[in-house]
Amino acid sequence: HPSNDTQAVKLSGEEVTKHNSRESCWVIIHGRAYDVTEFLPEHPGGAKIILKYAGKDASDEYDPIHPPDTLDKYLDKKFHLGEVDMNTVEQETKEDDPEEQERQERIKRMPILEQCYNLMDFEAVARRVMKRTAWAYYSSGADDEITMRENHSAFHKIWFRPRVLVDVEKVDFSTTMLGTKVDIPFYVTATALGKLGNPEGEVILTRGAKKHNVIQMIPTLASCSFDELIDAAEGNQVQWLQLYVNKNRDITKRIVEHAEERGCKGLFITVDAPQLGRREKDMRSKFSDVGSNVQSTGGHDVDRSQGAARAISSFIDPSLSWKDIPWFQSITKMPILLKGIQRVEDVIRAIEAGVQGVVLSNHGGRQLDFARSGIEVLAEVMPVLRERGWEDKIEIYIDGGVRRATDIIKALCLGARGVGIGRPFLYAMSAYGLPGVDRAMHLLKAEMEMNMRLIGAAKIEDLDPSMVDTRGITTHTTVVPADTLSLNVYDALIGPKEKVS
Ligand SMILES: Cc1cc2c(cc1C)[n+](S(=O)(=O)[O-])c1c(=O)[nH]c(=O)nc-1n2C[C@H](O)[C@H](O)[C@H](O)COP(=O)(O)O
Repeated sequence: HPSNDTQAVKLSGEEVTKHNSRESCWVIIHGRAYDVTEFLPEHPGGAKIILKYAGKDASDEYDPIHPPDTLDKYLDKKFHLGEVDMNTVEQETKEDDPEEQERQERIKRMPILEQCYNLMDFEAVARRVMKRTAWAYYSSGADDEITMRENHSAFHKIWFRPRVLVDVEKVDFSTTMLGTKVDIPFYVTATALGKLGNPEGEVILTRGAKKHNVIQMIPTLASCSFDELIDAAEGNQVQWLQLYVNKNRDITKRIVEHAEERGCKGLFITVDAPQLGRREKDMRSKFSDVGSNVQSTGGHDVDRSQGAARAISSFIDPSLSWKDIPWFQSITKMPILLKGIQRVEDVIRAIEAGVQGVVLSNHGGRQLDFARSGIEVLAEVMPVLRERGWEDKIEIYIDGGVRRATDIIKALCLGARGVGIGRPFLYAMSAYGLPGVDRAMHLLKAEMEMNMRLIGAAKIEDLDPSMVDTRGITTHTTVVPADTLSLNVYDALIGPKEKVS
């Protein structure tokens, strides 16, 4: 191959298109050609998704899934073929794709940002304007999505017992999280593949977090590289790392040590995903895309997760267990928190293991369906810790379904330090970019100020369990979810035009 430094003439598109088979497979990423023939069998996402782009420009498909440094890190330099003359490359124009044309029409008609008055408005707009695969990945929950819905509806089972005649002229809802002062008790939680929703990816969340002085939890599976997100932080902006533990502990050690060197102030080990959940909306949307060929790897033992996530998560170590905690404590000085704890017995084990905190979470309903909401687990945990005098031993966070400042206030009344918020910021970023994330955070601050006044609390310390009535929290009247896959998805598959006899 012409090695790129001696490359006199750029490769032509015609030359690249000749290498469009399993026997010889070249792809173009950002104007440079790569020979991935030998890599095909090693690709975690399977060979077919690459072969779909053999001899072509694969940049659009590649970007959301792979951080920019992936090829430099994992493809031997001898397969880097050098620059391509992109004027000679036939680009597949999206314009003639009817679905894309319809989407562009919806984008033209979308509401202006000022018409978004709460976090759910961003979801409504994102659903209409996002690419189908991106919406499917972000919005899907596991199996029948009962837990995903429960996460938000659980907050509707908690009612306030407000105090009145409290001087609330001045309201201060700032707090500290792992020693960092933040404006409001929420952080931007880790959600993978930010570039599915917005070509800039998670750096938008970094900038929004800076603007509102809240913390961003950097996902292991971000589209942006870890260093891009650290470099995008400004001044003394604080970021945490969310870690999926790799079967190869040397890789994990390197990631953790690098995060500490770059100034991360917390290590959140995700413990609820020894295997990624089965997110059927996401899987269906990939069946129209080659990425889902991964499911059809072998007969009936269809792969238990969808195209993109399965491709990016095959490294996760299902053998991770409590015995590994001392090892993590030996390789880093960062506070260690366990993200995805779902019962009080495991909170007690976490305290006994000497970690600095937990996130009571079910991964946004994307893992075990029928897992309880973070807020319900919090209502179980705090009374038990108080009995032992352990309520201040560690910092306790929850996430899942937080959409209103009243949800944040309920969690703090019960004893949480703060909450993580995921999808709303993804939707705001996907629909409106940084202005969307900025407005979403601004709306939460405005709601927080009003609701602190109305509940009779001038500062966070005034929030206590006597201000909420949680007697209804354990009732799980589960109606068949309105948005059941059978109703909505099969109709979509049959399509409105076809007459169903
Ligand atoms: C919405 C979403 C959530 C993901 C997420 C991706 C998306 C699109 N991903 S996932 O691809 O593997 O499932 C991650 C992840 O990388 N790591 C993680 O710890 N949690 C992941 N989560 C869970 C997230 O950190 C919160 O637990 C969850 O989003 C909170 O619920 P809400 O979205 O309702 O706020």
